[in-house]
Amino acid sequence: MDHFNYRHQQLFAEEIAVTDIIQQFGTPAYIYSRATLERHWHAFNDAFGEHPHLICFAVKSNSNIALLNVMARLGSGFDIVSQGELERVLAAGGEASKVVFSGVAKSRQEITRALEVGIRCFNIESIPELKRINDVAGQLGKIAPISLRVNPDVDAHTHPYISTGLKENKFGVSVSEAREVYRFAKTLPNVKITGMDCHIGSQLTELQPFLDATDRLVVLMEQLKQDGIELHHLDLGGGLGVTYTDETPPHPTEYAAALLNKLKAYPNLEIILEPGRAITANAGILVTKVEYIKQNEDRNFAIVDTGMNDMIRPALYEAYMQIIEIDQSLVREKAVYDVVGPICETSDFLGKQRELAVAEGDLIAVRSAGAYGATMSSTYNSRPQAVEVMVDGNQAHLIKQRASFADLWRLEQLIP
Ligand SMILES: Cc1ncc(COP(=O)(O)O)c(C=O)c1O
Ligand SMILES: N[C@@H](CCCC[NH3+])C(=O)O
Repeated sequence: MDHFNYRHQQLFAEEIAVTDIIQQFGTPAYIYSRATLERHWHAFNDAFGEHPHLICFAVKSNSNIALLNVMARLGSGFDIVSQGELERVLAAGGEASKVVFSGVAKSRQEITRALEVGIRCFNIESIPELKRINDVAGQLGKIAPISLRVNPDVDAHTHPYISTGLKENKFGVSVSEAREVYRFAKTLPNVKITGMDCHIGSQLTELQPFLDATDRLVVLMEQLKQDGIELHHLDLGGGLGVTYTDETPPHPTEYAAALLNKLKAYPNLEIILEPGRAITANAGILVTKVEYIKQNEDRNFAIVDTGMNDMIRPALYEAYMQIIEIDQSLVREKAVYDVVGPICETSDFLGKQRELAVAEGDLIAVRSAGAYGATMSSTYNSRPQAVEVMVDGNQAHLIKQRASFADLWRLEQLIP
């Protein structure tokens, strides 16, 4: 359930007709619903009740500062993977003490900044990174809180490009080596072991892989106890899937209940989750205008004013995303279309073989576009990115302007 529904055949975002929003801001446009974002965040947060927990929203799924600010006002934590994301969180009013820092390539500069502002924890992805963090912390006279990202080698049953918890993936330290790495970390003077972390993949539609991973981490936690290492938190990453078409992912409540059940013996162990997609995907749509209807010998094309530049998921993962009409009262003949963008690439499509009732000039929307849409967009073919609009009840706020053409080359310069 989201807040994008039809009223009298017109698509609404909360209390406003999408057509009216587009009249004001133009296309292409991302439109987000604040109410949906808040409901999704609460679904995670409330599911853990009194058990100590922290929901760290995965900034990579949508990093617009207005959206981060909505999360911050709820009291959310944040999962970041770069200094850029850290600076966004701070600019949006997020608390550094609720930030966990993941990612395999943390630079000295990034580590320094994170230590200076006092983040909650570094999710360590390798031994060289552990040594570097110890070193930088020593130079700054600080103690770095750390957690080891353990790769539990479980199959997440998701697209291979977004699966991260298998032996062959670049992320984390394998579960068989993790105990040794913890023992080593314990000998380092400038780090403090606070937790254990894992993230096995994205768009998971079953609980079992999460539970298998948890089992493996619990075994490891028990071994660490024998080594005198007691953990304060367990971070299970993000990854809970959403419904793009007919997927039936577990609800956060089911996920939390299954985790709490597994972790009954650890009433004081703080549980951290890093959900991204589950909070943002269905809180956003991407609205685009049909520029042309084109008929080739064996195909109809609806050519629209955005494509892989604003929404790369279909091109990159062959992801299926629903495409819907904005105004269903218009009298149009139904036909089957490949919905394609303006970009000069064969993979530039938003959907293939979709039945739609559209004509030139009509508006259509890609649903479930709030996650990994705007954040993965580019200005390829020198097309300014979609504007972003946050709807809050009957108010529509512009939260990202459209760049001017001069903005496109603002950081470039001619040679003498
Ligand atoms: C370390 C980490 N945490 C959290 C996430 C968020 O994942 P999702 O959007 O699937 O919840 C990701 C991305 O997959 C990630 O790499
Ligand atoms: N970008 C991916 C998810 C990858 C998550 C990054 N860890 C997607 O659109 O599905």
